Amino acid sequence: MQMPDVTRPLKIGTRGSPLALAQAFETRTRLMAAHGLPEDACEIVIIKTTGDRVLDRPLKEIGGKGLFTKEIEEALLAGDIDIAVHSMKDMPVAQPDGLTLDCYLPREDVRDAFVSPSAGSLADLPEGAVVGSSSLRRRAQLANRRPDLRIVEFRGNVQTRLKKLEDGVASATFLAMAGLNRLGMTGVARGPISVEEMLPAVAQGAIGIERRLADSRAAELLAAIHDRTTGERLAAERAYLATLDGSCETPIAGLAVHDDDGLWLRGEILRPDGSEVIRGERRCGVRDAAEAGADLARDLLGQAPKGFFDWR
Ligand SMILES: NCc1[nH]cc(CCC(=O)O)c1CC(=O)O
Repeated sequence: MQMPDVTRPLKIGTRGSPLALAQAFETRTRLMAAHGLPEDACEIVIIKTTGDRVLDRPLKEIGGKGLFTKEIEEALLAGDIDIAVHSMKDMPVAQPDGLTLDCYLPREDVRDAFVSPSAGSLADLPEGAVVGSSSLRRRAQLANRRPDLRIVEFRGNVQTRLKKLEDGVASATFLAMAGLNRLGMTGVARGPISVEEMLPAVAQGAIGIERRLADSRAAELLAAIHDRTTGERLAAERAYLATLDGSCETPIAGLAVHDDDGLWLRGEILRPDGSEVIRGERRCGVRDAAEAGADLARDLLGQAPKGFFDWR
């Protein structure tokens, strides 16, 4: 195999949050190890996105999909960067013309973590306790399990949210285990919440790497670090999300895992106020992942009563 040309450094675009940077460093380390490249073959470029700039309003209000990705994709298309590292949970289901997303790193823990200075678990929270979350999915799941809780908006990166807990703005919050693990901050969680208790967001814990479709150098470099297993799981989950016309800003949960015969996909859609949940599952071969995902979504859509899709 010929060595890819790195006389021009590969520019890796990322958001500037500590978690985004950790993900970009992990990508760089894996790329360099896979190709035996020197440190300076990669350059990390930080890009500020709308989602990073506007911190005082709920994400839903700022509007639109891809709040954390638009500027990064523009930089890719302009050639200012060569690859972009993303939390797949935040990625819209389709990429703009000229870009592709076909490289995934091995998936981290998919579960949500319960984080609280005072309570040991969700069940431990006293009646009427204030819980912070800005995720529509977590808010709806929480309201469904514990209608007594008061749920408040909780924006900002992991560090900001922990500070809010310290300041007593809320008694507890939820964070992805994946983010805490990648930041080396496992100590802040009281523990992971089982997926049976709280089904995670589609693609939670997965990192994807986007590039220009026509960039053969990037394609060749990335092919060596792609994790096929994660790709199969995300094919099912993202087809499910696409058919629901969902995003990370909708009360939808979904998770595919491998079993002996292929994939097992579970899905759950909720009314935003948590008053109703519709669940379903599919088993399929790995080659039928996308079709099974779409099929499960159509099944759930068919079960939803009128008015369920206010968030659509
Ligand atoms: N929407 C924010 C976001 N996007 C990805 C992660 C965590 C890492 C992951 O799921 O891969 C988080 C923070 C969180 O939910 O705690």
